[in-house]
Amino acid sequence: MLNSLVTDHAKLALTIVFPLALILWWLQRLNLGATRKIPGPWYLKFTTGFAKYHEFAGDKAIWIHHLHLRYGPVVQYARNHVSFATGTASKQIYSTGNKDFRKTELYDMFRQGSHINLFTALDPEKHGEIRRQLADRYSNSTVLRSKIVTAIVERAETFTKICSSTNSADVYLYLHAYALDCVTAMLFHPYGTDSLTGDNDKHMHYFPSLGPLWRFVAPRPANLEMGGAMIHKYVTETLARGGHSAFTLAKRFSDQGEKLDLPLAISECLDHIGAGIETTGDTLCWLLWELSQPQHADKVTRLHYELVRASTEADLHTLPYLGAVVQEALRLWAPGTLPLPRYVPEGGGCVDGYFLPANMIVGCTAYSMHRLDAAVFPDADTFSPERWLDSEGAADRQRNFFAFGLGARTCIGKHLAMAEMRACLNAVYSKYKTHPAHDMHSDMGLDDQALTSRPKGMCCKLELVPWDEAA
Ligand code: HEM
Repeated sequence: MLNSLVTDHAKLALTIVFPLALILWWLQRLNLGATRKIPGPWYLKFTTGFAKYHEFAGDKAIWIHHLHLRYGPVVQYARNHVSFATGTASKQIYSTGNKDFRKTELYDMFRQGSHINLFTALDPEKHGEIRRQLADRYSNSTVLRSKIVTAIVERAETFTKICSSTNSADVYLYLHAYALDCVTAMLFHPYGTDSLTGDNDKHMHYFPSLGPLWRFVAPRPANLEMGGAMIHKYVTETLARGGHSAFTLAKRFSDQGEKLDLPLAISECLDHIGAGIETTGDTLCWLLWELSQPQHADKVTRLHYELVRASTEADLHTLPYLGAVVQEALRLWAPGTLPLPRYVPEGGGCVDGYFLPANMIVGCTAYSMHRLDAAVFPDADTFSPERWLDSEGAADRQRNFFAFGLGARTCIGKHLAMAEMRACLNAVYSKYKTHPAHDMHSDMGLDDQALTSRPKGMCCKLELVPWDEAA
């Protein structure tokens, strides 16, 4: 009798009490009380499954954007995730001195080795310490030094020469090589890579930016394996050889003498190289593709005449239309299209008037920040550099501009990236017009990666036609 009573109680616990407790624990973890006022479809508040599905499908940025179009600038798109698309929210999340809303562990996947460096440091104090050591190496005044300008201009000329020597040049690949050669020129001057023309370096731009641990989750093609090994060897040997120009990152490391932690320096350089290849390369790729469309002939003509009238290459950063073209490319195709994830601090936090419980993950996406508010960016999907020349609304546009992130963790390479883009446009459009090549069938749609996006087909074939002939 007693035995059957105990068995009955055990059955009751197993069939009702235990599942009920599990459901209550799960409901409590969902923070439904705190998040019920946050706009978004009700079913997304219960699961991360839909977000994961769109991550794997490579269309998460556009999926989140459609949710924004339906629910407004604040949207909960998964159990623990909220996306914001306003200038005020981006300021609250990213610009509070970096102490409150910390990076999430997602950034661990970019670790090169076990070292904590600028990009992967999650602790704000540690990050601040590293950033202070490196910041001047990437300042605008360093990028505008004549040796750097010359190095970038030379590489832009080489890129243009290669592409103009055929009637179908895959600029997607050559732009990655160009971006690699520019970053290494800046990091290791005068020993930058020559992956555009040099046989030894030519696979180096296949750089596996995700750390080795991730090879099991996302197997790498052979050229990534080869590129990764080559670039690792190059960085190790180049750091060790000495004789770098005074303004370089390599010199900053070699000045540490015996205190130098070589593996850490290698991982730092590898991370900067990884951060600088696809980002700049892919933005430029989409831009060159767009400028190759017949409807932009007038814009290309305006750019061409501004470029040929410029007195020196060092003055490129002062040209208003060129600047507007670069800015518009970054608005439409800055590759950091996914929310840059940050934890809500202990005790919870308020963003755009919504209270968010501690440890919820919040973020802004460049994709939606640059498109959602029609008053700030009318005809948001249209390529229109002219919008950046209009003084009316300039402050609002700048407030929503999120291509390089914001605050203490804003992109350290942004001045370099913009100099590369200006030099490339100058080398191409001061002499050539571009058209889609006869055999270009590749998909230029957006394909989301871990944090960035790239053209779906990973190929963009263009023809460069000399300006006079084209006319
Ligand atoms: C169009 C080109 C580029 C874009 C759109 C871009 C975008 C970004 C964004 C959005 C972040 C912030 C990430 C976050 O807060 O989670 C970032 C950080 C970073 N970027 Fe870039 N980037 C570009 C080019 C470069 C280049 C050329 C370098 C080369 C040095 C570089 C190096 C870095 C590094 C090291 C960080 C981490 C900074 C820190 O945490 O303090 N980026 N980038």
